[in-house]
Amino acid sequence: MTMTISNVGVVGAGQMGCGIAQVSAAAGYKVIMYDLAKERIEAGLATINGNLARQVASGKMSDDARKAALDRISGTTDINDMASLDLVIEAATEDESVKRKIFAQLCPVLKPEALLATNTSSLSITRLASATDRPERFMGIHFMNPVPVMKLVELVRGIATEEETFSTAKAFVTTLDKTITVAEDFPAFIVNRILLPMINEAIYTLYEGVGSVEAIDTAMKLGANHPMGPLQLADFIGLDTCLSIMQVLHDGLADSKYRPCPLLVKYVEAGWLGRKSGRGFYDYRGDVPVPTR
Ligand SMILES: CC(=O)CC(=O)SCCNC(=O)CCNC(=O)[C@H](O)C(C)(C)COP(=O)(O)OP(=O)(O)OC[C@H]1O[C@@H](n2cnc3c(N)ncnc32)[C@H](O)[C@@H]1OP(=O)(O)O
Ligand SMILES: NC(=O)C1=CN([C@@H]2O[C@H](COP(=O)(O)OP(=O)(O)OC[C@H]3O[C@@H](n4cnc5c(N)ncnc54)[C@H](OP(=O)(O)O)[C@@H]3O)[C@@H](O)[C@H]2O)C=CC1
Repeated sequence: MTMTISNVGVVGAGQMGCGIAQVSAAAGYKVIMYDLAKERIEAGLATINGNLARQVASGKMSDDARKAALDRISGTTDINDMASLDLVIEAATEDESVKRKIFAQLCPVLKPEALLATNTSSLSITRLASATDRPERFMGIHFMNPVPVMKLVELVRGIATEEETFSTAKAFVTTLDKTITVAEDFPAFIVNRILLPMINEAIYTLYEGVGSVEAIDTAMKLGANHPMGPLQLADFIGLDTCLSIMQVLHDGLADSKYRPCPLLVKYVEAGWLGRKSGRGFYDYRGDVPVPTR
């Protein structure tokens, strides 16, 4: 059995929340996007508008479809506006305490039958589920960045996730024209278990002076045919998110091979979080990105 989903809530209007809101609205769902600050919502809606306009410009979407998708998305800073939603996907900062706080505020507002999902990159679904009032109706729906472009979504069950929750999530993701892989509830699941140690190793390669930012990215783009170099990709994901994922791998698997590179820690401590803060392994404040090392 699957539940009917007609409207979707997204918590967090950052890069992932906006992407999830965009593809859901484009697929015909009504979407409410919630964040703490009005400016975040406004910036998020502007990003979505820009991305949809690019799809119109490249002939992938009609202008009428763009307008209709935009009309289906609204933003709010009032969590009570999530009361009537069928599915809410949490896509706030990768920090367990932030997510727990959100669930504590959100669960009393949601209707009892609503499904709750998290877009976490790495955290235990079972542990997050235990911070909700509905572990049976909770699971991981892990989109990839940039959401409108990347085909994959990882689905992750917690120990208590019911079959109806899983089949409803699977049906929902299928309507977004995405391909599903199922991962078990281990730290960082499949994609990030493999991808983040590679990125962390690239940062060690920089830290140890084996190559410059440019040399490392060029090596992996041209030598291994990656669409982005690992340091460019780290900046794209967000260095705070990369560090959180490495910490979850290190703590959860208790193996020193997952030790976050001290240089990654230093960049995050400096507030150099990559593209979203204007500076990371590259400086994005000028016309073209310039390596910072
Ligand atoms: C951390 C986690 O938990 C999990 C993760 O997500 S890990 C990260 C996974 N993602 C990746 O590895 C991405 C690696 N990079 C790539 O695949 C490519 O560089 C890319 C798809 C991002 C861009 O590809 P490209 O060929 O260099 O760029 P470009 O030709 O400008 O864009 C291709 C299309 O993507 C769209 N696009 C690019 N960046 C976008 C963005 N940030 N948001 C929305 N759309 C975007 C463009 O609009 C363009 O679409 P149109 O053809 O309709 O115009
Ligand atoms: N970046 C990536 O490549 C991917 C990330 N993810 C996961 O998606 C989630 C979001 O990541 P991403 O979009 O990159 O992060 P961003 O930093 O871009 O966005 C996070 C958003 O959540 C907001 N937020 C923080 N606390 C709250 C709260 N209590 N209530 C509502 N909103 C809040 C932040 O606001 P403010 O900035 O004001 O704190 C920000 O707008 C994380 O769990 C991440 O691991 C999954 C796949 C890929």
